[in-house]
Amino acid sequence: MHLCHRLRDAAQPHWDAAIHHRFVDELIEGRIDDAVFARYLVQDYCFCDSFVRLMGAAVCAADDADARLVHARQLAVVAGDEHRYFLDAFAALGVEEREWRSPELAGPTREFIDLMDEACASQDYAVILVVLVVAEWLYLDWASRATAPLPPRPEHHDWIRIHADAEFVRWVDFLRGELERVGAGREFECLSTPFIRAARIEERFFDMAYDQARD
Ligand SMILES: Cc1ncc(CN)c(N)n1
Repeated sequence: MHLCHRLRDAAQPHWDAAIHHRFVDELIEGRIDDAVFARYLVQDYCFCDSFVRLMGAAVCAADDADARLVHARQLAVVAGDEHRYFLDAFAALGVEEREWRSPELAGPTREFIDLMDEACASQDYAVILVVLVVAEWLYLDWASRATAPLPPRPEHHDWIRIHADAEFVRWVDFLRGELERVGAGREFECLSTPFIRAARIEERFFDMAYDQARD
């Protein structure tokens, strides 16, 4: 079995719990509560700052010049169109700048940032890839559950599309290919430990959206 599939199996039940989360069901059906979605996006905006650093760490740590360019191009997407998505969604949901600029971090956000910071500090390309693979493959998995027609509101359908379009599929394929390549000679446990940790946090990240949602 491929390394990535062995890792995903090791991360059960968290992986499936995340992709079949109530949050995903409600988003795909366009019936997610605005306060729940806003809370999630405010926390995810904080996640994205560290995610950009993690992608930068991949640019530094990649052992191959062509792979480095792929990471750099995707970093530009997250820093560009995806960043714009957040600003537009905050405006649509009526989230004021003071609310999204520096909110109190929820537990799962803090844990994810800590995990990404550790991966950055390791400068270990395989470990950096593990965290990127979970963050992106798991999002591709849940977003691929959506079937046409997507929900009508732009803040809903754009968040699904960003994580399910052909470009994103290619990006996730690339990440998994890289992990297969550089992870092949590594001890399974040194990859599965951060992989499982990340999948567990992803599940809790969706749970968190329902805690103390704005009213
Ligand atoms: C928590 C989380 N995980 C993953 C992704 C997809 N980049 C995200 N936006 N937020």
